[in-house]
Amino acid sequence: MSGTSASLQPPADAAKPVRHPDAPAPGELLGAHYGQCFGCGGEQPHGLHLAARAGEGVSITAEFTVRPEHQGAPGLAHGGILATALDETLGSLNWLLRTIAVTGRLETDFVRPVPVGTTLHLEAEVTAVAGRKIYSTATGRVGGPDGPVAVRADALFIEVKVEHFVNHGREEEIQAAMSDPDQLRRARAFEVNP
Ligand SMILES: CCCCCCCC/C=C\CCCCCCCC(=O)SCCNC(=O)CCNC(=O)[C@H](O)C(C)(C)COP(=O)(O)OP(=O)(O)OC[C@H]1O[C@@H](n2cnc3c(N)ncnc32)[C@H](O)[C@@H]1OP(=O)(O)O
Repeated sequence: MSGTSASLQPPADAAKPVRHPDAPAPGELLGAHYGQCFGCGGEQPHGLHLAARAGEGVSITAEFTVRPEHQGAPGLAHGGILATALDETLGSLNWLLRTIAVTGRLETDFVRPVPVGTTLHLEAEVTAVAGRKIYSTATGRVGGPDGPVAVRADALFIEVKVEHFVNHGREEEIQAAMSDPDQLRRARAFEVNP
């Protein structure tokens, strides 16, 4: 079962997603959107260090290797960690649309257990856009990019302005992010070129 809730079904007048002309080329690594991000940040020691690459159209591939600190049951990945990997991969898609968006809804199927040491091969694509609502879907496979599906998810992301982070984030991290030239450039780019 996947994508069962009505709010994950795009409305009849939803549009096909449009890849932004300045989106990274297929095969290009996206890099982290924030160094301290638990999903993708390189400066986050406990994080997933998920590495995402642009695919064709509005699609992404990503890899994440389960480490001992990601366990739930002995020797197995925690389900919340696997949901995080899916969430991060799905969130990366919005970079190809040049849209800032946050997860509104994430529906996850856990199909088979994922042992520590396993590399999860993720792929995700945007399926439809309706106003601020971005509909997307993802799978995570084990044993290789064509291996069996271990997890999958359907999601609804909601477009937000950069003020979402400025208004809601804790002051010290916002200040630090704003004084990081690369982060600021990115935030500015979003504001002038939405
Ligand atoms: C200077 C600083 C620099 C900063 C630079 C930043 C760049 C960063 C770049 C990229 C960051 C991405 C980070 C990736 C991390 C991975 C992704 C995550 O984990 S994100 C974290 C988890 N998610 C949240 O924390 C959302 C918390 N929720 C909210 O803030 C609000 O609820 C929000 C924004 C989602 C919606 O609130 P509303 O007031 O704006 O809009 P309303 O009217 O409620 O919803 C709009 C439409 O969406 C539907 N909707 C909203 N939530 C829904 C839901 N949960 N299920 C179904 N539909 C929902 C509504 O029914 C409505 O639909 P109708 O237009 O009426 O058709």
